[in-house]
Amino acid sequence: MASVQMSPKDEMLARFLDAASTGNVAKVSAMITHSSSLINESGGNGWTALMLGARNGHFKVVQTLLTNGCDKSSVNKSGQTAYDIARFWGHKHIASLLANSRGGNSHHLLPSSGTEGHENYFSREYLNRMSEKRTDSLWLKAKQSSPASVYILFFNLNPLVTSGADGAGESERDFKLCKLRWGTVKELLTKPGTTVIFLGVEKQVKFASQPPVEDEDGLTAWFALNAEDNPMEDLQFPSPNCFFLKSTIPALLQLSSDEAGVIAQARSVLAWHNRYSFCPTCGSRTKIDEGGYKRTCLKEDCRSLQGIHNTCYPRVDPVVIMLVIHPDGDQCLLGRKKTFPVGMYSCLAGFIEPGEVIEEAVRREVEEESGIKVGPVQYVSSQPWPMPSSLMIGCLAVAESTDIKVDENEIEEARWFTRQQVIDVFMKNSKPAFSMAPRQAIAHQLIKHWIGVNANL
Ligand SMILES: NC(=O)C1=CN([C@@H]2O[C@H](COP(=O)(O)OP(=O)(O)OC[C@H]3O[C@@H](n4cnc5c(N)ncnc54)[C@H](O)[C@@H]3O)[C@@H](O)[C@H]2O)C=CC1
Ligand SMILES: [Mg+2]
Ligand SMILES: [Mg+2]
Ligand SMILES: [Mg+2]
Ligand SMILES: [Zn+2]
Repeated sequence: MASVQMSPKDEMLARFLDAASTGNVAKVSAMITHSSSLINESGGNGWTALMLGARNGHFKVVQTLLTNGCDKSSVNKSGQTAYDIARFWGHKHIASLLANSRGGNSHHLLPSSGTEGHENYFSREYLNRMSEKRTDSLWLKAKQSSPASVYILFFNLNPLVTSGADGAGESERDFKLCKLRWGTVKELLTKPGTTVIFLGVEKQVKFASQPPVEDEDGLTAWFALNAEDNPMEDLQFPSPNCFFLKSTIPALLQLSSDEAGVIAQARSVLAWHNRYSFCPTCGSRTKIDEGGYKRTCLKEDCRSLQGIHNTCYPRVDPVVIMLVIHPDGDQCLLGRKKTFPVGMYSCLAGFIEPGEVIEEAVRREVEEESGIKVGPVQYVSSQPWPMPSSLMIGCLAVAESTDIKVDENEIEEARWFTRQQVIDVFMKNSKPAFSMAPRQAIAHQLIKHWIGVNANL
């Protein structure tokens, strides 16, 4: 075979991927120490070192990569994660390592539901929320003006980002949050229309000086700001490429997993402040407490000041989203709203109502929207959906009837699709029967979970 001329960078990546593929732990480890950005880079067909280690059963390689912060949610060009690959090739110990690597090893305490390894977009906890610090006003004040603290900025609930991938392996992540410092935002913090909330601290402790000075705790605090007037006019931003990303789908789906998790938290809490300016109980003015996690009514005898009132805390709206399986086990029910792009079908979904358990909400929403009666329901995984503050609770459900009658107010059409039609969509075969929600949506992940897309590797 003729040799191909490679750039030094490509050559280093090829050596790194080869080391992961052949189980050379010492080399993998040395190469990441020397060049940490290699860890999430991908070669042919989008395969990363983690995927190659998982494919070839190299437990120690996978362990080393995970310990060094490798992104286990990356997918190759066929949409498979390292976990999918490990499971397909029967490396159960590696699949289990990948499934448990963020939550310790307590999974064996839970009954097996086949849900391991699910990490949905918007669901990563990049920061430690440190809720105990929300009432420590001195600590919060010191962190607000610390030069090490990170501020992310929103204007009308749209986050400030920069565009463009700046490194290999980032090509799918088109936008990055702009991380601002105290010096840039301090004027803005004093403006009346600005809301600031404390998000948490980076999980890794970093000391600015060695040995640390007395008041230094090594914690990098993150704050989020929402401005009512366009702050671009007054502020000096770090890069001329910064802009406010419209919080619509699919734009908001193009962040890294870490940043999507931060956005899910920040945007939901800021949206709550934006919508709940006055006390919902008596209509008086409120003040922001607990690092932005509480609004307290300023009227002395307001009922909301006695006992616990959920109106004082940020809201989360639970939504069930379900893939309904035909009684023959070989078809699934998908519907389309009028607002969907042409040809797109997805899972049915609906808000849980007061006094309702998850299973009943699944049965009620499916029957309301499609006329189908549902029997058993199984929880699969969940996803925060910060438009503005839903929690999507993803389930599989088995139908007990098959005749469809749609609620035309909500659904334009609902249909049974065969397993093969669904596989054709995942495999991008020609003339697919429909198009699917993007992989960042839990609907996509539920459908993938049902067909076990990895069987087609
Ligand atoms: N991540 C994903 O894959 C998907 C997410 N979703 C999200 O799920 C949510 C619920 O799905 P739908 O089919 O619209 O629900 P749905 O079937 O319950 O119908 C929506 C209607 O319910 C009423 N409603 C009841 N409680 C509400 C609340 N707390 N907030 C707003 N409206 C409420 C309103 O009249 C609204 O028009 C939507 O916000 C949508 O953005 C929906 C599908 C896929
Ligand atoms: Mg619905
Ligand atoms: Mg509904
Ligand atoms: Mg509903
Ligand atoms: Zn009140």
